[in-house]
Amino acid sequence: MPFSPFSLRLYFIMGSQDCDGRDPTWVLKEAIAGGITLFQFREKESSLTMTETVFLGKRLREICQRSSIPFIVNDRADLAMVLEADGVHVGQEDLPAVQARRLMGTDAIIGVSCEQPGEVDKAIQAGADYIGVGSLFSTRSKADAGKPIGPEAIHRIRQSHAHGLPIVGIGGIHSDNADSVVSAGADGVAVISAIASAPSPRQAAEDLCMAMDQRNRKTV
Ligand SMILES: Cc1ncc(COP(=O)(O)OP(=O)(O)O)c(N)n1
Ligand SMILES: Cc1ncsc1CCOP(=O)(O)O
Ligand SMILES: [Mg+2]
Repeated sequence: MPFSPFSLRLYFIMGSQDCDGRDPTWVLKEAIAGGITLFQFREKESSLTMTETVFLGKRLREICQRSSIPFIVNDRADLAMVLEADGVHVGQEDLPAVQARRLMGTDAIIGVSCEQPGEVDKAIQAGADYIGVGSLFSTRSKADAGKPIGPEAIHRIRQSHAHGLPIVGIGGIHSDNADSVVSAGADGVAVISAIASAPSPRQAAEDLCMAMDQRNRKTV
């Protein structure tokens, strides 16, 4: 599946634990109808067995494939390979990005979480396709997210790195603050609860798209 910085525009991350008891396949279909551009399967601290995780992952993978939305797996390159995912996203405590690249091959999309400029250098050397920077605002979706670093962190990384590696902001983002993340230099926003917990995931995705479009209109 082709990847470009535009793929990061509205990056939806979800696992069964994020859907408030609703069917994750329904939530994903709604989010796609609302305009998401990338999906990450993040089954974390969930009650699913590995067999159930693979079963759900396959269904979500098929839905993405039908809509030409790249499908990324969080943390686990083994699961990504089983699901024939387009890529994997790894954090600083996960499988090193360089190993993820070796396992998944040259065509895979490799994303790396970074907070510090030094981590960005390492991600570039490892051949990352994009970096996720956060948590920008306070979040309930990740217990170990730490103190919010604010959208200024994206600005700092952009200033110190002229390479233009695509950046997505993450953590506590919704339609009221998505604008500040893109203004700080991010290519897009990554969200869990803003879409997965919304009464209408489709409307929530549309609102996020519109919030970022309005910003584009202002700067043209
Ligand atoms: C796009 C994106 N950015 C950051 C993260 C966080 O990754 P990590 O720090 O490894 O934390 P977990 O998601 O594994 O809890 C992400 N998943 N996606
Ligand atoms: C996975 C992750 N990494 C940093 S913050 C976060 C959680 C983002 O979830 P939400 O969009 O609900 O704040
Ligand atoms: Mg991780």
